[in-house]
Amino acid sequence: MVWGVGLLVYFVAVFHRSSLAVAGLAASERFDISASQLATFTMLQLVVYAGMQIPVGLLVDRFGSRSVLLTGTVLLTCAQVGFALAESYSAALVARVFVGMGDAMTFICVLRLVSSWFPTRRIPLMTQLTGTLGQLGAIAAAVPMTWALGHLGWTTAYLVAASLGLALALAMVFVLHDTPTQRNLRGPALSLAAVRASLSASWAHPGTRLGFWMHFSTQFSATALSLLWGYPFFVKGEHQSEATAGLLLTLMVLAIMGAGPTLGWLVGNHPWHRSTMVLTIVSSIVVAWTIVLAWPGHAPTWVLVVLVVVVGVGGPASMIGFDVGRTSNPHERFASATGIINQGGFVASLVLVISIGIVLDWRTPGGGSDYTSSAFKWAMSTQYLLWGLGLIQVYRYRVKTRRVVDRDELEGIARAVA
Ligand SMILES: N[C@@H](Cc1c[nH]cn1)C(=O)NCC(=O)O
Repeated sequence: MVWGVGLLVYFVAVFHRSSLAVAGLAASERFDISASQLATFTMLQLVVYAGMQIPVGLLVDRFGSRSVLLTGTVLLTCAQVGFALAESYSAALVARVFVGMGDAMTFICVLRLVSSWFPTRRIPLMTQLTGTLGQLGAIAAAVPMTWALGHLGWTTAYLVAASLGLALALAMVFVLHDTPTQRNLRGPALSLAAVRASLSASWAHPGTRLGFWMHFSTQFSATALSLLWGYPFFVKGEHQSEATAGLLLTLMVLAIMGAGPTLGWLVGNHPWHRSTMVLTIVSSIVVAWTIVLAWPGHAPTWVLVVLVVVVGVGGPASMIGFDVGRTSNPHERFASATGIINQGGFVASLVLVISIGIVLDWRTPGGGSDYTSSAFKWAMSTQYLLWGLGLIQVYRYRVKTRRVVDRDELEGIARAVA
């Protein structure tokens, strides 16, 4: 039940985070804003989310998952109420900042609950299931929100969405316990010296850095496609119909669903080979994108299907980074290490979202948003810089981590399962 409530809270956070993806047109009309002002909502949310990861990790290690998760949900709910009632662009931006803050307080707490409530051998699978099932919130945001915006109007649609938070807050108060024996688990007081010591100890372990670069390299392609650029890329860059573009993005979420449990099982049984899994998946993503970008003219639909499936696997692959962080840090530093690692993918996604926008503007004759296929090929190619950096760093820190990790101890858990 504890996991169920935690998962539901994460599901709703993903729902709120993605709820703007289908409301672009309505938002442009309501606030009378341009496409780049609209994109600012997504970027601001990502900046706040990434910037909050380390403070939130420290807060979770200090005050426990239950308190931080409850605070995050209240914040997220109030922020969505603010977004529902906002009538100016600046008020909506402020509301989106708080959506990013509330969202940032969710995932780390739920992972910490998983690591406190499940036996060690089940943690990789439960972590993957949490990430995977939580992503369903994005699908829930797409269909019902489109309907609600069309039938109920902006304010009511967002107020109804916000009301989910009230039910969740009640469930949290009554059901959540930080550990099987404690309702609230408190860590040592947060002095500046303690914070510095905890963060440097986490960062000093090559496993935390390996986790950071794994998260960095694997998920940015899927995040940039699903949060902002996927739809315009498929429609304007690859000349697919709007319906096909929607189907391709849904297929990407289905690929996430399929790959999550399989990767969870693989990680649990072959922990020594976690970095090999990441290197293989990132290389496959690079190959899939290269085929699409090198295809003369527009790639056929089946090639795009392969692309979204392969790119989708990057989402669950990023969760391997958290597993490496978990096995490289003591339990009391778990959340701050997770916060460090979780920054990787979101910083990379933010850089990519901005770079794509800049390159599209640069390569589009006469400005405007009538982006050409060639402009998209240039823009999407900026990913090679991120993959290059990520792959080099994963390889470097895999070598360093393997030097300090005891393979027998790490694999002992997997053998116990078998
Ligand atoms: N990589 C994601 C989670 C995920 C799992 N499967 C696909 N994506 C991640 O880092 N999540 C953090 C969050 O707050 O969502």
